[in-house]
Amino acid sequence: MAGNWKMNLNHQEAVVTVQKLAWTLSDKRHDFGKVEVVVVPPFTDLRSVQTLVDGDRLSIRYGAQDVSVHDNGAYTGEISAAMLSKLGCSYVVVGHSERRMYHNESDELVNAKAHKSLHAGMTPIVCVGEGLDVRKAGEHVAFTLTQLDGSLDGFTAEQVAGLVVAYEPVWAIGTGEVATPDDAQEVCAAIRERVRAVHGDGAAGGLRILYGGSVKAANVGGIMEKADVDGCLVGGASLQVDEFGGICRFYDMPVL
Ligand SMILES: O=C[C@H](O)COP(=O)(O)O
Repeated sequence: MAGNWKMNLNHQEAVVTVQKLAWTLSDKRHDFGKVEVVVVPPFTDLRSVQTLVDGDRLSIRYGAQDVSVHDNGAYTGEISAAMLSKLGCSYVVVGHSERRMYHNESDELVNAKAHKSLHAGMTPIVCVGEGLDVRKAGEHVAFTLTQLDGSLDGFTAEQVAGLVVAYEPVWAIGTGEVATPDDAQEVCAAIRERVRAVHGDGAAGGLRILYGGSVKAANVGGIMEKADVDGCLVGGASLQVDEFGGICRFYDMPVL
């Protein structure tokens, strides 16, 4: 379960939030071996989160929301994979729809960022998903698989087995519109089948597929029931510790 904070919470708020989250998940009911919990704060929070997680030996992992395709040099404002790795990031979100939309990120660029992340020892969370117009035209599976193919280009089967793909229908992000569990399953299953066709059973079985888009504690139970949904990429609800704690404990939530 990954909480993408987007451009919210400063470094002091980040520390308080992660402390509260760790406390919320600290009783025997939560097994970090079964449910991996990840927070994805803004870059400016990462050092503080690292210090807290390391100092208190928390089981929570953390990642970054983006990465540069460049290794170093005159790229004002960019952050390299090596810098994120040094900060102890386990994950890097690449190709989030907000990056694709507001920064014109192409599948080719997303693919390059995914390779940089993996090369630096971090797991990319590769985001794909269609907008409302594509969904209305019934092209959502084909559109998403095209993004997937472009974004995963050049990875070996062994590498794909260790990746994370997040399916986020853009029309369900931050809108309160949740794809139904069956909607999520349809595309997540198609993603796994495409990976199986290209890379084989090992890659398809190892790949973790997240659903993202207005996930809350109240609807996570039904989404997580689906065979090809392995977890969720949570935006707004990850800013509220009680909500995100509930999402991380989806096994206790009603299946709606
Ligand atoms: O990265 C997270 C997704 O964009 C979902 O955001 P949301 O849960 O606020 O809809």
